[in-house]
Amino acid sequence: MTDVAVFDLDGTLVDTAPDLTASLNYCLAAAGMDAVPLDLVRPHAGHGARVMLRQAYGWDGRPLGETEEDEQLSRFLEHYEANIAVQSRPFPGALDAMERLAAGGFTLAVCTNKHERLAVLLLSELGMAYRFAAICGADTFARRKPDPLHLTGTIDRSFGKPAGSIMIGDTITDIATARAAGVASVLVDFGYAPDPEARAGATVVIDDYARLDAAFARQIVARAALRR
Ligand SMILES: O=C(O)COP(=O)(O)O
Ligand SMILES: [Mg+2]
Repeated sequence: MTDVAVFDLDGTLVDTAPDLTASLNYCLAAAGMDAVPLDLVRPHAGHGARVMLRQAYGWDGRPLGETEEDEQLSRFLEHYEANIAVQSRPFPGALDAMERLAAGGFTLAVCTNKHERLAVLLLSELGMAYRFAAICGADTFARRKPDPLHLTGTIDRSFGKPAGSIMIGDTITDIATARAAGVASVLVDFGYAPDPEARAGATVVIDDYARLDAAFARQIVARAALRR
């Protein structure tokens, strides 16, 4: 049994917002709508394509019926799959932090609400997939984050145990999942939605990856155990 450092993907490990915004704008153009800027989309980038589409139609004051939503969602996913790693890059220091955690005995895994196939594709195109014992997406198990099953299932597939593991994420979804699973959590402040609830719920909040190594991760695990 090993300790697992489980990373969320969008907004935590990889800055995917530019490619997600490009796919959103491709869909808006198809509907004759104006493009939306990256800064506006960024806080919503971690909530999936459907939420981003609804948000963009809302900004335009344009109703989005069920049929159009489904059509736009297919258009989005098709475009995104073909352009998944054009601008997406790991956040600064993420790769080094992964190496430090692995060198200190942590197994690495990904627990994301992206479709598993897209998560594997993105990480493969970035040359990162081989580092992870498990890459588990929204459709890998019967339920997804914030259900703790998604995280405990990811840890299981990595041959790990929740007690010594950590979840690193950028939204309340990640932090709530970790809490429900009894797993220590790290909120990355540079992600897409580091709201007050996520800050308050996380075991620790970090501004960048510079400090994250196995020794610090073990302190975080100890701190989470004291809080319970
Ligand atoms: O695509 C989503 O819904 C969010 O993805 P994440 O869980 O990797 O942040
Ligand atoms: Mg995220």
